[in-house]
Amino acid sequence: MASCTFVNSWHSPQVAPILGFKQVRILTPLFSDLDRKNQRHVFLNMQHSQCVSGIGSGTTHISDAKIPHVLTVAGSDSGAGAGIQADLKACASRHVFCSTVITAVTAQNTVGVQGVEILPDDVVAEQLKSVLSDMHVDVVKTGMLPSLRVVKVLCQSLRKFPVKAIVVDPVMVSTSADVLVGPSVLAGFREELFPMADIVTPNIKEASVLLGDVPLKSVSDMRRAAKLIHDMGPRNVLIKGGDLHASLDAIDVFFDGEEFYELCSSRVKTCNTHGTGCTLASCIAAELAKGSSMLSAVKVAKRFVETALDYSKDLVIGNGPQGPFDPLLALKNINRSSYRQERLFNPNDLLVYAVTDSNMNKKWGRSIAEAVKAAVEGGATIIQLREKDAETREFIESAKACLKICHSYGVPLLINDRVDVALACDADGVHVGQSDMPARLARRLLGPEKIIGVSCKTPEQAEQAWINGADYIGCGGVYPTSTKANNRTIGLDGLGEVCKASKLPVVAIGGIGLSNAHDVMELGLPNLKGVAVVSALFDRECILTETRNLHSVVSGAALLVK
Ligand SMILES: Cc1ncc(COP(=O)(O)OP(=O)(O)O)c(N)n1
Ligand SMILES: Cc1ncsc1CCOP(=O)(O)O
Ligand SMILES: [Mg+2]
Repeated sequence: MASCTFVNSWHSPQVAPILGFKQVRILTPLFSDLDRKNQRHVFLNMQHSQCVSGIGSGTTHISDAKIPHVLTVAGSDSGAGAGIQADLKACASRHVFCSTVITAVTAQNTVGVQGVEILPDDVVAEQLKSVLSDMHVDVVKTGMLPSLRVVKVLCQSLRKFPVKAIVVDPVMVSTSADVLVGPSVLAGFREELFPMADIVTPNIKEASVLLGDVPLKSVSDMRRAAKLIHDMGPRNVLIKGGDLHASLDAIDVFFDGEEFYELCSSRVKTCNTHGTGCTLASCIAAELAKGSSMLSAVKVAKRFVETALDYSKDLVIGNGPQGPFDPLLALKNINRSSYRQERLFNPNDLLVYAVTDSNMNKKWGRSIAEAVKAAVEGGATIIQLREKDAETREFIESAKACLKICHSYGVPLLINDRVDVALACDADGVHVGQSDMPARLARRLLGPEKIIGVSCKTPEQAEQAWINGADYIGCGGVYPTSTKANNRTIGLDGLGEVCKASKLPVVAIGGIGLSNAHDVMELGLPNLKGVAVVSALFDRECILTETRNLHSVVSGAALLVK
């Protein structure tokens, strides 16, 4: 590689190695050295116009929005599936600013790794200093750290410029099985970096190497490995089980030092998996930068990778066996409140599930918002707007008003059937039936954090709902109902079969009210989390009182069966 000189510090450290230059010299002073009164740090964030300022001739303006910031310290992947390129895409998709420190330049494509050029330690150190001394970095995420010296340089920088969290993806082997780091780096990981890390995210192969090549063949092996790696010092460990072919599902094991969590998702059938590890770690870093707890960050990241895999499962890029996937395709879903931390679905929210009905509201002379307010004040734990006859425009406006009410009580609001309306008003999710939009498609449109419920009458439908990425199942009609015409009643037995087979939480629906909610809940069926009710709340004079009474019956029964 040749050397080069840049006259401007803005992008040079990142761009030069990609262009093939080994040495970078910068002629203008670094931004941090400039007079900060007039020169403030401005960057172009393509997603968020409220934060956009110009890089103009001298004077610039900036909005006061504080933008979550991840710094990735990793290698460049010319094929752009993994490494720095994956990290940039993942952070952009998660609406987080990402700065970069490049440790190595790899020549790779969908066939494998053809070359690796490790950057000199001082070049890595200089990039670290440039970013950390000037920018407010929330979280540092590490990928390929190609030498012990680089690990040491990184740890020194992190001691000098502490950040909110450190996410370590201990990259050792590429997807194509090419070894990317030498064994001396392992000592650096164990002795210096892991004790500083908030989370370490090895895949099965990496976990095995970290533990001296012990074979990991089952989920219980993964649990043991997580504990042993935790003993090396990181506060949390996530072992990714994507390569565990003994299991039909993709099971990751998360250990926070006290509890184990098995995070399970269905396997997406695709060869386009190159870069999933980098993306997952970057996404965890991005969520932490926004302020999420570690477990929430890990769950959102896993769901995000699963959704991105699904988006890009049919992409054809290159001729080799390992195609890249592309999380930027998730940007199709643009209607996001940019920096709002989404509230993660909590199955206990299904306890008292109030479903509105436009005819009942008309009959009692109430607006949707009035009905929703009364239900929420009475203790409804989740609301679904089931407005079969509403005009679209009016529906969106009512839904926005209801969202405000629900969110002021911390209650999620879902939209029945209408994924378009859910997107338009940025609702918390949707409920779809067997003849509505398929849950998988709804998931693609809504993204990883939104709540998706699916109506199921059979164990087979319940299995499919899980495979399609749903969060919960609505099961019924448990009792006959006149609210939904021609609806087959499945009885308590049918509910029992679905609950027993389901991998998802279940809410019972159909003909349920004050008189029989206890009978449903006292069965203590596995996965049954609550009751969904229309007429027993909304076809009554006082919604608030009915909801309050129902809440008391259901929570009492739920406590009894615990
Ligand atoms: C919680 C819950 N469960 C089931 C349904 C029924 O949905 P679907 O089968 O799509 O029928 P409609 O409600 O659209 O008539 C539900 N809405 N909510
Ligand atoms: C929407 C729906 N899906 C199955 S039964 C049902 C209607 C439930 O209404 P109600 O609570 O009034 O019986
Ligand atoms: Mg429906």
